[in-house]
Amino acid sequence: MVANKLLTLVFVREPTRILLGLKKRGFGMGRWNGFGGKVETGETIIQAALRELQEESGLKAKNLQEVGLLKFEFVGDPQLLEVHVFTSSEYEGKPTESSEMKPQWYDIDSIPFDKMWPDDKWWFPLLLKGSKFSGYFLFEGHDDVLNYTLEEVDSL
Ligand SMILES: Nc1nc(SCCc2ccccc2)c2[nH]cnc2n1
Repeated sequence: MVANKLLTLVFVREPTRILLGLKKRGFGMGRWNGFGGKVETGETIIQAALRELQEESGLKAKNLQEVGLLKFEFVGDPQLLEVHVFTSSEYEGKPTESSEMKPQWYDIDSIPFDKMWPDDKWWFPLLLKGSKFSGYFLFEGHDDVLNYTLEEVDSL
């Protein structure tokens, strides 16, 4: 039984816009996403979320809230990804390009779903309306979702 790979994903949100980053290399390269990455040994998920956001965007979140839990399985890969999704509406700093990510603000009503992971179109509306959500997505490759479950939850 291989433990799930713990990952974080942070979205910085203002009333009419959300900060996305273009992944410049590695997993998910070429797609717009939140900021995140691995939870290292010895750090909590929250600490990892704050660290990755700072490393990848230059922003220091002041009010991180956990809003979602997403599990991703890829056909043929025994390692499940367990992604803890956070939002923050108060932050310090200015969005700054890093080696990993090129940050850009997007209006809430023009999210570039065609240039994001295919599952995002299902759970992003829940994130935007302030719901808490839990989902599972089975991928074949990185472009095809074979099936999924997604529910709004009262607590994570
Ligand atoms: N939106 C979204 N994100 C991810 S991975 C996010 C976590 C991560 C992993 C590696 C580097 C940085 C961030 C996804 N995987 C499958 N569908 C997906 N959708």
